[in-house]
Amino acid sequence: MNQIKNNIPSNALITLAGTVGVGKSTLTQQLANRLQFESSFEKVDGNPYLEDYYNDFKAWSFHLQIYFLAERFKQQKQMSETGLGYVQDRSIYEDVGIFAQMQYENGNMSERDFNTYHSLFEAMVMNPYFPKPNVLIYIDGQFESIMQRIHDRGRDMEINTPRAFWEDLYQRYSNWIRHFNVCPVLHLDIDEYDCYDPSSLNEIVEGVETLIHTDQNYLALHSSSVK
Ligand SMILES: Nc1ncnc2c1ncn2[C@@H]1O[C@H](COP(=O)(O)OP(=O)(O)O)[C@@H](O)[C@H]1O
Ligand SMILES: Nc1ncnc2c1ncn2[C@H]1C[C@H](O)[C@@H](COP(=O)(O)O)O1
Repeated sequence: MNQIKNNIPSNALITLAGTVGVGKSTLTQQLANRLQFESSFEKVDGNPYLEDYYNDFKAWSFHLQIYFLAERFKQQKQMSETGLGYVQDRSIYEDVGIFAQMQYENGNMSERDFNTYHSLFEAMVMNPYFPKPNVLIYIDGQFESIMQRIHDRGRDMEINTPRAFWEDLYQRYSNWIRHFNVCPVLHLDIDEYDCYDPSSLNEIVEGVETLIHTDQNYLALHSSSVK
């Protein structure tokens, strides 16, 4: 029997999902501190394709997806091997279900490349040996608040990307989460919590506990974010 911390198993995997700029990395850090878990971040600095990708989606979409798949797979393997509890910044499921799909549908990834990527993803991830998160925390918010955060954070490649891209991404996230069924989902709204406030963090922890210890598959912390 695993040791329990905050009534959350000490080897639990809690994964954060949500569109770019919504606050995943920030909440990952706060939640990991609160639970005394390890944190696992998506690295932007040092990504060899990301800047080229934002300059030319058609040329680099396939390369970038292969890179992210390899990185997240290695990250997942490393987390499983430690046997520790982790809070993870972004799920592997968003890569295929949102980003790759979007670039394929927008004509920036050929059918041949998308099929190759998709079958690699299925073989690596959609099997019983690949560990699923205990809970996926989905962070949601008003589109304009998220755009503001992207601007405030100040990554040029994102700021210089047309607004239509972010609208498309935002819409795809809303659709994707409605069909996500890999693990239980805790739905948060950025206008309703403050991850620097201990009582907000306590509510989030309680939500995670509820999903782990009951057979509920979905919980919205605030009525405004009910699906
Ligand atoms: N709870 C919050 N309140 C105010 N600003 C926030 C909050 N969470 C994140 N931010 C800010 O929003 C921006 C994007 O946050 P970040 O965690 O990097 O998002 P993501 O990892 O989802 O891309 C950053 O500038 C961050 O400081
Ligand atoms: N799978 C992906 N395809 C394209 N772009 C991606 C993918 N995963 C992450 N990204 C981009 C989006 C952002 O510009 C950075 C970091 O994401 P963030 O949501 O800010 O953590 O990587």
